[in-house]
Amino acid sequence: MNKQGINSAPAIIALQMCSGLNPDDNIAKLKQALQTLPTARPLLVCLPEAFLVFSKHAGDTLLVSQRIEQYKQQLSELCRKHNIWLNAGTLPEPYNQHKYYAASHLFNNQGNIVASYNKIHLFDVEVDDQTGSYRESDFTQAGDEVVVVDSPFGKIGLTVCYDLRFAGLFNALVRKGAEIILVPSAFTVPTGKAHWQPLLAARAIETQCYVIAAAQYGVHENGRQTYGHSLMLSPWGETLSEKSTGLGFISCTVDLNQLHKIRRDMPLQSHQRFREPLL
Ligand SMILES: O=C(O)CNC(=O)[C@H](CS)NC(=O)CCC(=O)C(=O)O
Repeated sequence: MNKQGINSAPAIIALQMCSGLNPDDNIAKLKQALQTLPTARPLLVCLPEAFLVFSKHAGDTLLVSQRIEQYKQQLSELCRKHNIWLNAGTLPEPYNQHKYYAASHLFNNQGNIVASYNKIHLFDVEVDDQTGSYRESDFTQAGDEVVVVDSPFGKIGLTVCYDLRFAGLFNALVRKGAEIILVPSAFTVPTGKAHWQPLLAARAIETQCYVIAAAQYGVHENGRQTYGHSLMLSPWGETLSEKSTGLGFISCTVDLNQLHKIRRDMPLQSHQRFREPLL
């Protein structure tokens, strides 16, 4: 590949972050990280769930949702400036006066949003005595649409965090043509230790897709702790890149010829006997 990255293999990077309470601080961290991008193009940058605001109270996130357009504008400008595609983790998109969607947008390198997915499975879970319980559905409206979009990297399927536990969604994404599945996340530490890596590997192996999981890590300003371990897997389930903790990028390149060889040699979709309805 030459210096400008023209004709280079499509590359993907995932930014691991420890987002705080203030959206402007989180955007500043993102801008700083984008100063050190690789030169390869096309380049897709993937951000973790809730990268813009990791709040103490859902009401604060609701307030951010009411001025989300200004942040989408800034992200759009960053895409144009750096000539990148961007999966903006999740952003809170207004639903009504009490709830927002956990929306995963894909921006192209002209700064246009080409696909949007609203998190379908919401984290209403008792984790453990120390971590406590989550009631995401109290403040988040669940989505109801399976989203796959074509891109220079391949066909991209969108999911978010807790969706990872629901193989039916991933199977639906493959049936809609997905080749790369993004899983922006903010896993808890106990559930991450027990389930994160095996779930991601299982989804890559059973969907025969690249699986790209940008994660939140560390102790956040709101007092919560997240598991980190951002991970990229090949359609064969191999780990391509991972980062246990700390701010920074991991990266991989996409080889769709290899993906199609894996699917030709082991045609799981045509062997599939269970075709459940989509929702
Ligand atoms: O709302 C925010 O600020 C950020 N979002 C989250 O932290 C979300 C919803 S509460 N977390 C998860 O889905 C964890 C899933 C998980 O840990 C598991 O499946 O084990």
